[in-house]
Formats: sequence, structure tokens, C-alpha cells
Amino acid sequence: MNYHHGLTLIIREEGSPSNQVYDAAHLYLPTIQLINPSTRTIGVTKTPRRETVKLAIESGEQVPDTFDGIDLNWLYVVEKCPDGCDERRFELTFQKEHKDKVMTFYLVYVVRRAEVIKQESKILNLRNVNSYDQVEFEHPATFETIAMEPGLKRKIIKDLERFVSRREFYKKVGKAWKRGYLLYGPPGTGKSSLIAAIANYLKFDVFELELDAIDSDSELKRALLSTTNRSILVIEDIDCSVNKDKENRFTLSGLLNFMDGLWSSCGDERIIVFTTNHKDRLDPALLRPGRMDVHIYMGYCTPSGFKVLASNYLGIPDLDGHGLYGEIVGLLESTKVTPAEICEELLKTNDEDDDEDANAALERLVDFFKLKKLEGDKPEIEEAKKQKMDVDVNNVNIFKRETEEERREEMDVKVNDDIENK
Ligand SMILES: Nc1ncnc2c1ncn2[C@@H]1O[C@H](COP(=O)(O)OP(=O)(O)OP(=O)(O)O)[C@@H](O)[C@H]1O
Repeated sequence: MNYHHGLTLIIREEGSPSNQVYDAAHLYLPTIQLINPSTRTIGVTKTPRRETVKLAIESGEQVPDTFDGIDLNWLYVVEKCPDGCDERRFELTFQKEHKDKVMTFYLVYVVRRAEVIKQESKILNLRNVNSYDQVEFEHPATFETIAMEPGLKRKIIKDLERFVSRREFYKKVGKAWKRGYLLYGPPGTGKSSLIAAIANYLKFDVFELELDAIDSDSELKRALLSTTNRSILVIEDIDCSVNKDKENRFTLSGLLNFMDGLWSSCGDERIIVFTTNHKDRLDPALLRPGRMDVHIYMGYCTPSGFKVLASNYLGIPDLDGHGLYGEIVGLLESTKVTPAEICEELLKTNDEDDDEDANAALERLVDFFKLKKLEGDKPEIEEAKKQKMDVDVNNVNIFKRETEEERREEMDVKVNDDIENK
């Protein structure tokens, strides 16, 4: 395409923070005329979980577009820098007279379109913020596949929906639009699976931060700035990373203050998920609302959690009517078995559509539970008491504050909520 008075915008790939227009162009261009008369090469990928192939623009290729009667041309360029790394950029060319319209409306349109495309495509990214490695996030867990008390599941979904719908509220009260979740409980109870279910539900990218690999404030700042809006930042096993001050590194509390400051100025729709196997080892100051707003206890498998697994793995939709159900309930209530252990047993089933195999799997599980019981595992409720946790009848603990001060803070949150309701 020839432009007599052409203007070219250079849109470079940037690390931290990322260049939104650059990222958006990668999502937007394959949905317009990616294959046009001038196209010679095109990138194609397909991952196992994806049903269709994904197209990508290759270096040197052009994509024409029109917007409000304006002709535009995108060119993608990848060049080697002197230091050996690749520099990637888009060059967007159009007639100079349209510069105001392109800058004010077209680029915003491309970013918005990319957001919608992302929502619809279900393709999420998983990025390690320490190494900047990025892969497609393909964890299959959803709220349907998670073994958890139905009431707790509903509460979490409601909380997430409320959070994402409150842009105006956070703006009005002048707070960063973020929400912190603490997932705690023994290994194999589904903390990572729940994070995946939240990401899949909200269609948020996931960023993993390994605190132990961060050595300085500037490194931390760079890592945090590389995260994008509408994302979940995951910091796993925080009890193992809390006492770094001795080595002259930041503390977890310092990290949280740092994040507050940073995201108050430049972050929208951020979810931070911390996981720990030992909530009791955390400094109570870290557990306050505003820091970790919602505490979710992921416990050993309960009868209703087991129903979800039986339905998903064995194709038994109505376990209540099964002859072994009563015995299974009794065993689950008196034995500590993680959903991960049960999943492993269930994977041994030959054919989940075969009733005989499903029954044999349930019988095998009953034997497995009996063995676990014999091994002398204490009931879950005792363990919970030992850890000074409040556990309700369903063995779940959510939105719980433990000290008077935390209760007062929770009241503050409610007052804020009321402001919004008026
Ligand atoms: N609540 C659950 N519902 C469904 N599947 C589960 C659940 N918990 C565990 N699983 C199964 O067990 C596997 C391991 O669980 P997961 O990694 O989510 O546990 P975790 O609590 O994050 O463990 P860790 O503390 O060791 O990281 C999952 O991939 C999943 O197949």
C-alpha cells in the first residue's frame, strides 16, 4: 500500500510493564485480514486442548485494515539486536492527516477488541514473572471439577463476580482494584486446582512469582510491573518465604506494602492468591483484609466433595442412591484422605462408562479408605482444632477474621460496601 504522506507508528514489544498495544495487535490481527494477497508466510500452532489451530503473523508480513474510512497497514518486524536478542515491533502506517483519529480512537479500539477476543477465545497465559517465560495456560480445572463443599464454591464464585463488577466502587473510594485470597490446607487438597478454576472462570492470565528467586527491590518491582491487568498473581507456599529479612531481603509484609503502592497507581482488576500449608505460621498482620481479604480452607475430602469426583471420574451422577454411599460417608467423615489421593485411585478405573468398572472402583476406594483409617490418621476436625482454626460443620472456613482488630477492619469493609449500596 502506498501512502503519499504516510506516518508510521512504531509499536515495540516491551517487558515490564508490557506494551498493551503490541500485545493487543497480536490478538487482533489474526482476526482481520491476516491472510491477504500479499501474504507469503503465516505461523500456525495447535496445542492438545485447543480444538482449532491458532494463526500468528510472521516477521515481514503485512496486514491491511480499515477504520472509519481510514486505510491502515500493519507490518510485523523481528530483528536481531547487537546483543543477540530479538527485537519485535509492529509498524502501523496510515495517511498523516488521520493521525488524531488513529491515536485517539483506532488504537483504543484495537486494545478493546483484543480484550473481547481474549474473553471469547478462552486462551489464557501462564507466565513466570521471575524468568518472564510464558506458555499457554491449559489447566483443565473448573468449578465443576473441583471437589469442594457446594456452599463454599458458591461463595467464592459470588465473591469473584462481585469483585469484577466493582470498577466504579474502587474508583470512588480511591482504592486499588485488587483482591487477595489466601488458600490454605494440606498438600493435595486442590489449592492449585482452585487457582486454575478461578483463572478459567474469569479468563484471567496467571502470573507466578517465586519469592525466593527475587534478590532486590528493583528486581521485585520489575517482576511486578511485568504483570498485566485482569490477571492473577500467584505466590505459593508463602510460609516458606516469610523470614527473608535476616538475609537483608524484603519481608512478605514489605512485599505487600510494595504491591499496594505499585498497583494503586497502575493496576486494575488484580487478584493475588497466596497459598500455604501452614496458615498458623503466618504473621497475623499479613492476614488482614486488604492484604488477604478472603481466607479459604482447602481440606480433606468430604462426602459432597467425593460426589463431584465420583461423577467426574466414574460417571456416577447420583451417588446418594448407591449401595456403598453410606459406608463411604462414614469412612470419609472419620478419615483424612485428600482429593488428590482419591483422584489417583480413581484414575486406575478402566472404563468410567462401564457400571461394573465404576462399582469395582468404589469397592476399591472403600478398601483404600479403610486402610487409611487403619493407618491411624486423626479425623480432620481434631487437626483443625490443633491449628486453632474455626471449622464449621462442613469443614470450611471462609471470610473469617481471627482477632478483634481484624473484625473491626472487616466492619470497615462492610461500611464501604454500604456506601456503594446507597
Ligand atoms: N479439591 C479437588 N478437586 C478435584 N481434584 C483435586 C482436588 N484436590 C486435588 N485434586 C487433584 O489432585 C491433583 C493435585 O492437587 P493440587 O495440586 O491442586 O493440590 P494442592 O493443594 O495445590 O497441593 P500442594 O499444596 O502440594 O501444591 C490435581 O491435579 C487434581 O487432579
